[in-house]
Amino acid sequence: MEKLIIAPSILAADFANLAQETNMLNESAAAWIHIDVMDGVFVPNISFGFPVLEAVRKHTTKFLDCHLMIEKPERYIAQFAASGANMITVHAEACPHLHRTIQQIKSEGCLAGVAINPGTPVSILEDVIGDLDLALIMSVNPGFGGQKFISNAIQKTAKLKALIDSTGKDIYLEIDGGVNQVNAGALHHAGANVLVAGSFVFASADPKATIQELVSLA
Ligand SMILES: O=C(CO)[C@H](O)[C@H](O)COP(=O)(O)O
Ligand SMILES: [Fe+2]
Repeated sequence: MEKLIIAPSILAADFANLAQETNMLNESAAAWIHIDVMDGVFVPNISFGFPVLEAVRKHTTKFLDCHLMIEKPERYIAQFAASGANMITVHAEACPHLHRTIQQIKSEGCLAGVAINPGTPVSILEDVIGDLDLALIMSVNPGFGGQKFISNAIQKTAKLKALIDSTGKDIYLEIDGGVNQVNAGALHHAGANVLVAGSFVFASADPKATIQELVSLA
């Protein structure tokens, strides 16, 4: 089966020990690090912004996968790119001009992703899929780590995989929210090749071993 990328979310890390947490990820089997930015408007929570992204960038050469849960993200794309993002993923629900925002991300030299909430159908991506480097299905309502996985995400993953295959292009299919050892295999089987894991990794006794366990599912 296709290679599986694990993207631990630093939302679940100890922010007072971010350098150690990042070094742990550097030594782990995680190819990507997931950065959750929340604005308190698009989602009912505020996480962190540019200074934390810059701080993580200083301590790692890993691929930084930035998930922007913010309204009108086009206002800040250039600054996220300058702060060290490799992938910038915006929400379809937060972008009045989604196609333009995707082009803007690419023009800043980053890979471009679009995320959809649990209540948003995969079909919303039909007219932009060919322009994307990544499509992300939220398997929790965005805003908080540590929530319960919404199992309908598995059917949505299969639908998105078919949509991606119809383009003939290599587009990452990422799942975010409540991912653990119970659902990761089914998600990968349905077509996901990037899995975000926050609390499952950071709350475990041995995060590096937990990351390795998830990578080994492929
Ligand atoms: O985007 C997110 C929340 O909006 C996080 O990436 C996600 O929740 C990861 O955390 P966990 O694995 O604990 O669910
Ligand atoms: Fe996320």
